[in-house]
Amino acid sequence: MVERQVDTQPKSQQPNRGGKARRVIAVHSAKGGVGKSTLCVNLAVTLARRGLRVGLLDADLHGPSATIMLGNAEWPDPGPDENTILPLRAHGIQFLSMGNLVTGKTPVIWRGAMVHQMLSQFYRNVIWDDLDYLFLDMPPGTGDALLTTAQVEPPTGVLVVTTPQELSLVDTLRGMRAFRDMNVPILGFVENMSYLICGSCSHRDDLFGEGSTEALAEELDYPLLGSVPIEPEICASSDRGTPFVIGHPDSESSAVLGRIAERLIELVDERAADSALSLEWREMDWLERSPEPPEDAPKSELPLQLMWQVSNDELGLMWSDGERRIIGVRNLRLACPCARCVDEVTGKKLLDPLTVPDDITLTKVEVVGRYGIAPHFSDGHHTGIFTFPYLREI
Ligand SMILES: Nc1ncnc2c1ncn2[C@@H]1O[C@H](COP(=O)(O)OP(=O)(O)OP(=O)(O)O)[C@@H](O)[C@H]1O
Repeated sequence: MVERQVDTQPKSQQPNRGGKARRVIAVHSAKGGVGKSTLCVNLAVTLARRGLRVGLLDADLHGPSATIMLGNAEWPDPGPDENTILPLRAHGIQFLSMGNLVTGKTPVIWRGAMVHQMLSQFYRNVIWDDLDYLFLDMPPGTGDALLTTAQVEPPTGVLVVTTPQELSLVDTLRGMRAFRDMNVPILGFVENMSYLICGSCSHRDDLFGEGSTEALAEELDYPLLGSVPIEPEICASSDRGTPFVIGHPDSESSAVLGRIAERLIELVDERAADSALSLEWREMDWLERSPEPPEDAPKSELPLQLMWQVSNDELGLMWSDGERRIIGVRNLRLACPCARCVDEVTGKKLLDPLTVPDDITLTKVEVVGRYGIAPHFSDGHHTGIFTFPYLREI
């Protein structure tokens, strides 16, 4: 067994979202114009209407559309710390889009390095107000934005949007392969612009043929969450800045979107449950100590296989390669990588060690997505997300 005490210096800057999202859902298609943004907005608003705290980050820097679809073109306010920014609010969700940061209708030309830098800042510096779900409206293609997302804000899973045309399916496969190569799980498909319902006789017209996405989903063994019809009012609502599900809550298409939203959170919660390592801290006798992990503790499929409470002020970690570490809680607190504790630009430590009590403990440790943990410390601090690579590094 390898047992090490952790030192206190974070060695790299780590992502921070202020308040964190428990589940991050990327909505993607390699092909443009298939309705990613439309679905993202309507699914996010549908979940918010059911009482969930939902955020939407428009990761499409070249063609941001959330600003128009949500009808809020305000400039965002700065956040509490330098370089941070507060999300805007519209129709019950929090959101931010490049469309709120650039003026005029001219598209901005972003080179690869700029996309990485800008998107990383979006992911790190938006101070969300304690989200349950964060939707990422991904740009089309398989370029820099995907890689940056997988590195900086790894999604719990990806919802793949397609249309029934064959061309779209070929692109779909390309996009899925890119996410798979980056170890981001695919949640399933939604087929958009699937069919047309005649306004007068309610006849269903499968304009592009029937069942192609269903067949693909079956072949690849991913669920098809639903098929959304071509609905002129979906388009008109987006242009007006009022999401379709708000303007037409009782329509059949809103019901379809509602069922997709339900299935989506089931799937994403299942994914997150795979990583159900979260630990409630209990009060132990100060002499009590369990240096070995409990035999009956559930193990995850993640790089961090299990966490356990060693003592009142020590956390045990076991990695999938068998390495174990015991980290002092105070050392963990001092290594917090959040924007309040580390200057994100210079990497300089902002946390004064003298302000951290010697007898600090934890109240709980949550797993975030499939990539990190968020410890809740007894001094009330809980905004740091320790990614697995960072945890191993400190
Ligand atoms: N089910 C639908 N019925 C009718 N119109 C739709 C539907 N879904 C999307 N649209 C319309 O299709 C157009 C493209 O949709 P959207 O912008 O959501 O696609 P996208 O995949 O996000 O595009 P991009 O690749 O440019 O980001 C928009 O005008 C939108 O209103």
